[in-house]
Amino acid sequence: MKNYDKYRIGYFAPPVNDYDWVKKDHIEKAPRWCSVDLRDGNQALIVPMNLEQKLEFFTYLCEIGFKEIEVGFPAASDTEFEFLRTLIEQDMIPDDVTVQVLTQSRRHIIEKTFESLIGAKHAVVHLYNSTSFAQRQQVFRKDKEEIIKIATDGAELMNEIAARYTDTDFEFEYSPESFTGTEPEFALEICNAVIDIWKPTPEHKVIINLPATVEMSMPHVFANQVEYMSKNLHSRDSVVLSLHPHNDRGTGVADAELGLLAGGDRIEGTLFGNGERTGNVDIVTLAMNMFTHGVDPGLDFSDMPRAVEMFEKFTDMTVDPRRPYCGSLVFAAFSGSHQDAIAKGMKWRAETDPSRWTVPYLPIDPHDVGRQYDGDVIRINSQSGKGGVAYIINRDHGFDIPKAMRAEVGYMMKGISDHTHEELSSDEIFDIFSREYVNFFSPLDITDATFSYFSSTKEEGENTVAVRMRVVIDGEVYNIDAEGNGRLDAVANGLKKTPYNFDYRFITYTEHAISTDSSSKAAAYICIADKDGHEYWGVGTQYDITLAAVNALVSALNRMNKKEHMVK
Ligand SMILES: CC(=O)SCCNC(=O)CCNC(=O)[C@H](O)C(C)(C)COP(=O)(O)OP(=O)(O)OC[C@H]1O[C@@H](n2cnc3c(N)ncnc32)[C@H](O)[C@@H]1OP(=O)(O)O
Ligand SMILES: CC(C)C(=O)C(=O)O
Repeated sequence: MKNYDKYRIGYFAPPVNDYDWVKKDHIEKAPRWCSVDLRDGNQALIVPMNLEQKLEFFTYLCEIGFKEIEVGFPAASDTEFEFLRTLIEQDMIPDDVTVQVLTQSRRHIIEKTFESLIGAKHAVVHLYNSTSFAQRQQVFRKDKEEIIKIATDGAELMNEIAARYTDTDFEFEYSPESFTGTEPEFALEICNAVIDIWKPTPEHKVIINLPATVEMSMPHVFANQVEYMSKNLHSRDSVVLSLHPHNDRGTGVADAELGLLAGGDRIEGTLFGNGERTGNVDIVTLAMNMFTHGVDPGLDFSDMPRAVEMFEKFTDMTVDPRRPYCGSLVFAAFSGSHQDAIAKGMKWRAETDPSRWTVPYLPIDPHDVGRQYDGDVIRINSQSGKGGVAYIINRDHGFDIPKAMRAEVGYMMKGISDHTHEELSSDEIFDIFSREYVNFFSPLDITDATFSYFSSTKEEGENTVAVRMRVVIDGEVYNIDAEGNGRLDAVANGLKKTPYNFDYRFITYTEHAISTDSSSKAAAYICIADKDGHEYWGVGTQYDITLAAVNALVSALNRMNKKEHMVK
């Protein structure tokens, strides 16, 4: 690809290279979460949300469990200002939720921001200015001292104004915006200068937020930068170290996770990663990643379809079908070997320890996020196998197809899907199965069969079963009496009394009650072979198991006839 030499690495490695975060292999507890959907997410929308939408979204974020919500940039527009005023004046902010607002480090903007907060019980005021090499050079055209002064002037002004609004419990936050393009030593210097002005205590901490404003490096470099800051910030025990990853390289979640290992205490992000350009870090994925490691994320995504619905409604954007934990296809297994393993894993779980989730190929139980096994997990197309087809027919329709029959049914279904180039639904699969195998009564039909038993209950005893049956073949009726050493043998002997030559060999038989049918029918499966050794399965159902077996035999014989092996 041309023009690659136009680009250079734009980040700066910290001065040390021995890091503790690499020694950790998992996140032990959930961070403090801060939703920035209503600010960073909103500022990136084609049409930012209106007041009503923001109010509804705010209520939903509280429902999910967010305790910190950056509600906007009140100095940006009337809508932003009005939104905050409405939340405060209509007492819509739950006591355990803190609203956060963003401000540039400019006097009139800071003043307007504080004005918007009058009457709030507690609030985070979030001050930022750009610190990166590129922004200092091109946007602000200021040296490091002048950039530090922007931050410290704003920090001092916040101290001064906050002292006038004593009814509100303020928490201050500072972001060296464009941190990832900033020399770490300089980011540290500016953050420490702000901390020294705010003079936090362990009881009244400040938030230092490290944004990957533009994600520029591999995640481990970001983690190194975070750890360097965490280990060198002034009054570390009085600082909440917050991270605000974006996703320009597609690794925002990795930045956040490694950043937490490296000392981050708090995450700013959005639902499904909405936000500037490629978005903010996706809090849903992050939270669910913790969940799958047995850590309570402190946010409730147990109704994920609703989360998707709300998100799409507020942002007018769509959630990708492959998006982790929430996309429409993330639980779907079309391929045969995956289906086989999932079906066996589900069975194992049911038989061993249903309280644990270890099913192969499914990192979480779909039920935990409000999804279903039916329709969501095992789905049939030309890549599917016998296990998946048998699983669906059993799960949804109660037919436990014998192992020896599964390959034939599986290949039939995948062949149909291959030709139509379409997925087969559970109902379509059952329809094909029923049409092909079950109670197949033409041209042969046995419309009545009454059995009398003269049998010993002992294995070695003599069994005689007599049958009186009405046989219809191609419209001709035959009333027949016959005997045999079992019911199927009696029926087979009876069929020999018709003018037709039923030339077949019995291979196998199984039966069971149909588990999902409330009318408690039975299903019987019979396999016969013709004189050339070709095998034919037939399935019969009836309330009476004996008659189900007769129906299975009739179905198998008719399927054999279909292949022109039943000759007169
Ligand atoms: C990475 C982020 O997401 S940061 C947040 C970004 N979000 C937004 O910008 C959304 C809301 N913003 C707005 O509505 C507007 O930008 C406002 C109302 C805040 C300010 O509007 P305006 O004053 O008209 O203009 P604008 O934002 O372009 O201001 C640029 C000026 O502010 C300066 N500036 C920009 N950011 C900051 C900052 N954080 N602190 C101090 N000065 C800043 C610029 O250097 C420039 O100065 P100049 O006029 O001397 O050249
Ligand atoms: C204001 C800051 C935190 C920001 O949104 C960013 O840098 O992405």
